Amino acid sequence: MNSIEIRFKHKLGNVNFDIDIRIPNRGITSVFGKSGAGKTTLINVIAGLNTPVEGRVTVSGKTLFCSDTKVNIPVHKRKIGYVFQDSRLFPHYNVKRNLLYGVSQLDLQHFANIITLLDLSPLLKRYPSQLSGGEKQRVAIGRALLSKPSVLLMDEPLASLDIPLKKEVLPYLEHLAHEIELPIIYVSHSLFELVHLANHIAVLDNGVAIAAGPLETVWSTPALMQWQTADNQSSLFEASITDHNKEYALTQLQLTRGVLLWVPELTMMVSSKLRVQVSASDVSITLNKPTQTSIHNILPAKIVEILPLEGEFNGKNVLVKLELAEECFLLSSITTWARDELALKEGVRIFAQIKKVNVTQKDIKQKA
Ligand SMILES: Nc1ncnc2c1ncn2[C@@H]1O[C@H](COP(=O)(O)OP(=O)(O)OP(=O)(O)O)[C@@H](O)[C@H]1O
Repeated sequence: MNSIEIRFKHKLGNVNFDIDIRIPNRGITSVFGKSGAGKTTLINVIAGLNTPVEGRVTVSGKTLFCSDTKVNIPVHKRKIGYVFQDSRLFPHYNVKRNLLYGVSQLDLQHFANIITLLDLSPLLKRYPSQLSGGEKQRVAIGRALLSKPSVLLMDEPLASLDIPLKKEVLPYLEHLAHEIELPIIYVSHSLFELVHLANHIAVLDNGVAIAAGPLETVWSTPALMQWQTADNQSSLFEASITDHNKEYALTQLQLTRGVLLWVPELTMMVSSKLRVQVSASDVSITLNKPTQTSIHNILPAKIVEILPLEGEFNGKNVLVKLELAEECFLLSSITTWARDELALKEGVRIFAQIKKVNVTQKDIKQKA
């Protein structure tokens, strides 16, 4: 009941769509995949902009489309917010009129909340030609939210922005995801946006969902590993804060029961949840626990798999999958020389030394 269910079959061009996924009714779910994989088509089916030949779409138990029972709620009655790549604002209306366009009954409190959330107050009297690309997208997001949708669809909302503008809008999206109680389905093909924004992910390939689930789980599957270059493989964890060490300005994180890491001090309360990313090239392997080292994070682990690396690292480096605890894995990238010298193979117990831990998303508890 508390999910968005999308099941449909359809043919567009050369792509035969066969989708059957459930998306959680909260947090940000990224629809991810190559160009032409079917991402826009998937959200258009939810919005009612594409009508599949067969299938069913439900949001929180409400059927929007069902080919069996011949239900097909019109686009404007689906209570869907949609933000496109380009903001699609009316050039002859100022920001306030653009925001209110299509709002039949104005809820002043809701309006004030959205203005604050997206920091739109200074822009209200300006016309779209007087806004930057990032500001236009904030207005477009505000307009979509003002209709009080039950789900917000975003089709690569940062794609048309250059990198400085992307960086300007991203914090608003992160903030939005924390503050609003609304599922967001976010089309993207940027790994950076994924690790900063998404809680869940559905990976599409040629009209089929090849993986779906919490991002930390799907991250280490082939569906997403193939997107990370050989020298850029990493592990993602949902961690919780267990302690602070004020004297040394450090914070302790728990990745899973019994697996603890120290990171530079975070101004978050104990038990807050956050996402951390560890680059495989920041993890080295030793057979014995080092005693005289400046590295704080040294964890016992077992080698479960040794994978060859492709591309320029082919034959020079390998990716070692380490089990830190049950269902808790860490990747390490080491040279084939180190592998041979230490006689590393599956089943060998080692120590993983972690040089750097990046916090990529804070307060994910509220969103997940
Ligand atoms: N109206 C249409 N008529 C014919 N083929 C279409 C139509 N719309 C989409 N397609 C095809 O369906 C496939 C999926 O398109 P879609 O736009 O959903 O992909 P996408 O993953 O969003 O791609 P991109 O990242 O490039 O936006 C593509 O092969 C596309 O050419």
